[in-house]
Amino acid sequence: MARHLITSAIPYINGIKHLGNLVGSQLPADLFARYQRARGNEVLFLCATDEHGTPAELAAAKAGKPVAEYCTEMHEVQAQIAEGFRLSFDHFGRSSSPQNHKLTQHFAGVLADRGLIREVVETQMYSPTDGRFLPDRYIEGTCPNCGFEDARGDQCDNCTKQLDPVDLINPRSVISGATDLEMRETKHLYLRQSTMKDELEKWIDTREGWPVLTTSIAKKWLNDGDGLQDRGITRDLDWGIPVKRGEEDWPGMEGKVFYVWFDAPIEYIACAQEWVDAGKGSDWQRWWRTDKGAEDVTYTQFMGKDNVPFHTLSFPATILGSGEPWKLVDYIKSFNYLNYDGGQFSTSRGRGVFMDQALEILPADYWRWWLLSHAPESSDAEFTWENFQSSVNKDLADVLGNFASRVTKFCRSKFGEVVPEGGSYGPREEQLIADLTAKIREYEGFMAHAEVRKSATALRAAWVLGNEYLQEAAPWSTFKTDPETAAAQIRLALNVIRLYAVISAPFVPDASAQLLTALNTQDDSWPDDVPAALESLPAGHGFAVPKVTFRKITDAEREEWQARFAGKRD
Ligand SMILES: Nc1ncnc2c1ncn2[C@@H]1O[C@H](COP(=O)(O)OP(=O)(O)OP(=O)(O)O)[C@@H](O)[C@H]1O
Ligand SMILES: [Zn+2]
Repeated sequence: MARHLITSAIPYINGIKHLGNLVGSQLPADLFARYQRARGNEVLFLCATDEHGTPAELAAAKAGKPVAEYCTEMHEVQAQIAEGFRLSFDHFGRSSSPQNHKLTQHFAGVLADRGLIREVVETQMYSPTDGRFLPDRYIEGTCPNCGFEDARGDQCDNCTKQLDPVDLINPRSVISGATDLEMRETKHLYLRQSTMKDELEKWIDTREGWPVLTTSIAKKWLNDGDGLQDRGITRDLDWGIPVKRGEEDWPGMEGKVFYVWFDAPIEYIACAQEWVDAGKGSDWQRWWRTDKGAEDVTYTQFMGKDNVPFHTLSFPATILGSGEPWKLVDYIKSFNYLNYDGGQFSTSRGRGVFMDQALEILPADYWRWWLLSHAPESSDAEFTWENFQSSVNKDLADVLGNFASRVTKFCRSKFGEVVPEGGSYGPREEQLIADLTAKIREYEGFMAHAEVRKSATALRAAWVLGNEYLQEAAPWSTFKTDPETAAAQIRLALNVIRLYAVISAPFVPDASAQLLTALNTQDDSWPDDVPAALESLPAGHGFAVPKVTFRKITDAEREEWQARFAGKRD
C-alpha cells in the first residue's frame, strides 16, 4: 500500500472562491485523493484557509467586523461550500491556528540560527493620520508604469506590474484616504534565498516528470535578471503571526508579524497537527518527518500558476534551510487559468461564477465533471455557458446517465428489477470486456499522474464503449427472438453500470453513490480484474431503477444563467 500526502493550495479567506480557484487547486487535488483512496492507498489530504495579510484585514473592515471574527466566519462558509462540492479533505484547517503560529515561529528561529535570515532597515510609507505603516494593499495611488490611478501598493491591476508602495505616485491611505504620508524607517527580516539558489536548483533538477509549467516558472525565478532574490518575510501589521525567534522574543521586531507567504505553506504541516488535535488522526509526524516514518510518503501539491514560485522556491528554501528532516514535495501539479466568458474570473471585481452560486443552480457533480474535463492544464481554458450546457448534456446525460437509465428500465420492463439469469456471452460481449479492460488501464495510467483532462477523456471513452455495445447488441430486438441471449446482455450491462459507478466516483461521487445504491450493492472495489468485476452482480440480484442521475440543461436555463452572471456579484 502506497502512502500519499496531498495538499491543495490554501484558498485565501477574503471571500467565496470562484470556479477558477476551484479547478486550479482544490478540485483536482480531490480527484487525485479520491483515486488514490479507491486504489486502496493510504491518503492524507489536507487543505486550509489562508487567513493572514492585508486583504483579510481590508475585507474584515469592509464587513465591519474584527478580523479574527471575520476569518472564523469565512472559514466556516468555505468549509460548508467545500463539503457541498464533496471535497474530501481529511482536515480543513486554518493558517491562523495556534499550531501554525508555533511552527512558523519555530522555522524562523531555526533559519535565523543557521544564518539564513538577515535584518534589514528599510523605509516604508507611514500614515500619521492612521498611526500605522501602510504595507501592500493598504495604500493606493497612480501606477508609475502605466498611469492607472487606482494601482495598489503591491501590484497594478491594470498593467500587472509588481510594485512597492513607495513607487506609487500621489499615494493615499486605503483606510482614511489620508495623503499626508511620510517615509519612515522600519526593520524587517529577509529570508536569504539568494544564498540557497544552487541548492534549490539542484533539488529541482532531481525532480522527475514535473509539468513544464512548474519547472519553467521555477527556473525563471531562479535565473532571470539578477537571479533568485532574498525575500521580506515580515510586515508592520497587527493581524498575523507575531514575529518570534522560536519561543523567544525577537529584539527590534516587536509588534510585527510574519508575511502571509511565509506562514501559509507552513500551514500544510501545521494542518496535519490540527488533524491530530481534532481527534481525526493519531500521528502527523509519519506524514511529515522523514526521521519519523515519512520516508515512504509520496507528496503531491496542487495549485494555480501564480502560486508556483512560492512552492518551488520559497517553501523549499524554508524546509531545506531548516536542516531538519521535513518531507519535501515530490510532485507539483500546477494549472494555468480558467477564464470566464471572454475575460478573467475576479474575486475583487466579482466577475464570474462563485462556488456558492454554482451549487444553487446545479448539483456538484455537474460542475465537477465540466471543470475537471476542461481543466486548464496545457493552456488557459475558458468557461462559456454554451460549452457547459453541451458538455453536461452530451457527456453526463446522453452517455453515462442514458446508459444507466436505458439498461435498468429495459430490464425492469422485461425481466423485473432483478439481474436476469440464463444465456451466455458471445464474441461481442467478450469484445466489450476486453475494450473496457484496456480503457480502464489507460485511465489508471492518467489518474496516477494526475493528468486530469486525459483521465476525463479516457473515462468518457469507457462510458461510450457501453453505449456502443448496447446499440449493437440491441437487447430490445434480441429479446423478441432470443430472450436468453437478451438476458445475458442485460446481465452484463447491469454489471457495466456498477463498473462505471466505481471508476467514475473520483469525478462524480454523488452520481456514483446513487448508482451503487440503486444497484443495491456495496461492492465499490476497484476493478483490478475487469472480467471479475463484471460478475459482481450475480443473476437473481435485486436492484431499483435509479432516479434520473443527470438531467439536461435547457436552452432557457442557459440563457437565464448567462444573463444572471453577466454582471458583477454584489
Ligand atoms: N482563474 C484561475 N484559474 C485557475 N486557478 C486559479 C485562478 N485564479 C486563482 N487560481 C488558483 O486558485 C488557488 C486559490 O487562490 P486564492 O484563494 O489564493 O485566490 P487568488 O489567487 O487571490 O485568486 P483571485 O484573485 O482570483 O481570487 C490558487 O492556487 C490560485 O493559483
Ligand atoms: Zn500600471
